[in-house]
Amino acid sequence: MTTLLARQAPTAPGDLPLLGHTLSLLRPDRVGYLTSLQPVGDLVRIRIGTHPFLVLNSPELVRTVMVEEAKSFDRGRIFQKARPYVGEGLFTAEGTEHLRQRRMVQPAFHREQIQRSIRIMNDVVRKQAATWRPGATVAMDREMHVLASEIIGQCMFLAPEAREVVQLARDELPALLQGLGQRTLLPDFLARVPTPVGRRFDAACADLRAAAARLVTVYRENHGDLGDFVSLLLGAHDARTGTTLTDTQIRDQIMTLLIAGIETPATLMTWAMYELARDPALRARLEAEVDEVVGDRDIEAADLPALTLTEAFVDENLRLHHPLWILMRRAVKPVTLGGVTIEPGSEVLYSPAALQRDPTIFPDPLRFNPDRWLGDAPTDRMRRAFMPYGLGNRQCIGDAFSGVQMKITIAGIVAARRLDLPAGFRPKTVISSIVHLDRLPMTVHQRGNQ
Ligand code: HEM
Repeated sequence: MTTLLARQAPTAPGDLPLLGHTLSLLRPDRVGYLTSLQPVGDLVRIRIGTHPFLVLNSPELVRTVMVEEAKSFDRGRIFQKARPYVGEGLFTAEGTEHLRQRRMVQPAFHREQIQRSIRIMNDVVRKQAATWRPGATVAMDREMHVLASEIIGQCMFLAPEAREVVQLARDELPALLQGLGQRTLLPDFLARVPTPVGRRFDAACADLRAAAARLVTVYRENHGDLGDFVSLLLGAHDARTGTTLTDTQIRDQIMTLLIAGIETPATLMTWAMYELARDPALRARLEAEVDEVVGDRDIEAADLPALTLTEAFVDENLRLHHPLWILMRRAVKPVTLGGVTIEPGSEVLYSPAALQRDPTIFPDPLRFNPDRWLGDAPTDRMRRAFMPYGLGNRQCIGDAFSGVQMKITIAGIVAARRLDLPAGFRPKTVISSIVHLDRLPMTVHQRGNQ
């Protein structure tokens, strides 16, 4: 279908024949590029190859697309292209099938499940931090991936056979995310060119898919109800449609959870460790808060609301270092956005990372400043523009889980260790499907009595 886009929306500068704005979107600072489109208008036309898109540059328009007009949009091209690789799990499913899956997966993220996970999170963080010997230098980027995967693994996959599947996902994630970015974003003629990245991606996908499928069989054959994520899906029965999930659908949910649930928190926690080390005064304030609220014991659910600076610190990481630089939707019926009517087939994209750096909403946006979230400091517009977990019926299913996980990770590490950056360290970001820190070596100092 020819995609018709709102003619009234201004076109971004730098439109090249055949390539459109692809090169700008592939440059290392693509979040900076998307932020630079904000003064052009709330709705800006760009092209990836010859394919047109509308960039949503205001939180209000994002809300219109994700919430008020959600029924007028489907997932769009990135997710459609991802489906053959990551399957038909929650991330890629559409319409009534998505709602059916969401009803069946949601109980795994209920409040009681998260409360139960708090003890495991404490334990994982304490044990991991204890392996960082004072005086040693550790690769904190790697450590945060280990932490995030252990937390998902121990909270959601209780069968012993699941351990190697979770580790496989963790180790294959760089290849998966790099390949997925290329396959879903590049124009088709470029995405099909055989490259080492493409080959590694195909192999990683095939390995993870096979491992997840084997895990479903192992659960069916060897385990009763373990009360975990896979058991829940095996026993799930949708009261509204009277249906269950097939083994292939459960395999796809496992893949989805492992891909979506490890990398984002691991990336954010790596940034968090960097920001802590960069600002000793902030670190001292966080240490004082954790010492006062928690002291030497484990963090409990009742402590979380009192960790206000820790929460502001997590939020500021989610704002400034949001790993998702691009998300999309596609109109399935005519819809009016900001007074401009767009036709079915029109694709819209927005960048949580760029929106949360809009200088008209977040003063001095590149400055890491948790205080902007404390007390009366946040304005209504800041709160509206802060949408780290998305909005509407596709909002992140792991939002509450992640929020608790990140608070416990930070508070647990702050209580046990003080981490510093090597002299002269300069952070380098890399972009695949997400934005993350290339590497983060840190030196360890004792704190507390662990
Ligand atoms: C801090 C970490 C995280 C961030 C910033 C994050 C962000 C997001 C965002 C923005 C979306 C919406 C995408 C869209 O609208 O197209 C999303 C969806 C999703 N996230 Fe997360 N996420 C995080 C952690 C997690 C975790 C820990 C899990 C699983 C354990 C998870 C699983 C999912 C799934 C399955 C979806 C698709 C939901 C649906 O379409 O119904 N995420 N996430």
